Amino acid sequence: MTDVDDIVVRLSGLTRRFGAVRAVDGLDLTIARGATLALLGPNGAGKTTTISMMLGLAPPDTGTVSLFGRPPARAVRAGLVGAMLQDSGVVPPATVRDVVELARALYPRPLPTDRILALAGLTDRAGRRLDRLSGGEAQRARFAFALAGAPELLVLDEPTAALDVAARQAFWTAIRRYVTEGRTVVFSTHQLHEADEFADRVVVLAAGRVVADGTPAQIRALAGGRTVSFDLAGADGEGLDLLPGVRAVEVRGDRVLLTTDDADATVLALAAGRGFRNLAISAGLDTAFLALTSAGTEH
Ligand SMILES: Nc1ncnc2c1ncn2[C@@H]1O[C@H](COP(=O)(O)OP(=O)(O)OP(=O)(O)O)[C@@H](O)[C@H]1O
Repeated sequence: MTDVDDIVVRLSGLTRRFGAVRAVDGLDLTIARGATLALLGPNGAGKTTTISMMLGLAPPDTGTVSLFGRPPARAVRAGLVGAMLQDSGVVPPATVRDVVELARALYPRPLPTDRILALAGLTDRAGRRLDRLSGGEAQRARFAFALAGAPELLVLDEPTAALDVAARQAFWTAIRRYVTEGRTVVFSTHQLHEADEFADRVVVLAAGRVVADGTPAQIRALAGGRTVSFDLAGADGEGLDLLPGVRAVEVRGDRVLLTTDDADATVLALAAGRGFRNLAISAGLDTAFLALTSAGTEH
């Protein structure tokens, strides 16, 4: 069991509405020290709203947030938290070094400027103006500002959304340079493969709720399974959960949806045992991921 002192983030019963939209809907989440956690979900799932509340930038309607056992604003002021939010588009006409120094002045125990530049992979770009950086460099500059206070927790909202493959790799290399033992990272993404590659825990959000929470392998197994669907056409629906490969059974009216790890075995057993009509097998990570997240939208 995780020691209480090892809990870096604790979100309890968090909700946030915008008019009729439940952006975050009763979210409970604890994150242990040292985790690299992906908040994975499609557009509008509530990732940014969750991160804003986590950082104390927006108040929840109900529920509580604690970072390092204290209110988020206090943890941020103490330099325990570094954040990269989605690009505001505002770029001051100053050099990378100028802005890193400005950011350092905000914290009680900042990292040395040269160390920040080295960690972000920007030593040879220190004198360059921010508006003259490539997209990947600009993102690493934003990472450098997030490092200024020597944070124990990094919170990154879709940090690689605008980056090409090479820039994304360079970005994650910079993150890994900083995240040695004991430091914690929370990042949001709508890309399953990014969560799979960089996180050790993946929390899948849909319509403001957690619909899955596990290791990348567990999430991949969930999302990577095939769905076999068919009409019962009056046949008996008993025992479908016992068919080979089947992990979950869902019945929608006369239509049955089986989530299976082995579609071939499931279909063969199905065909041997009972009647059905309109059989369909949906494959592919993206389709299954969509099914996983869209299930959470049925309030
Ligand atoms: N300030 C706001 N006013 C009204 N509705 C909002 C506001 N902020 C968010 N929402 C709504 O809340 C829901 C969750 O939005 P949020 O930005 O948290 O999702 P997200 O998962 O971060 O999406 P994306 O991947 O597109 O950034 C959406 O339906 C969004 O339209």
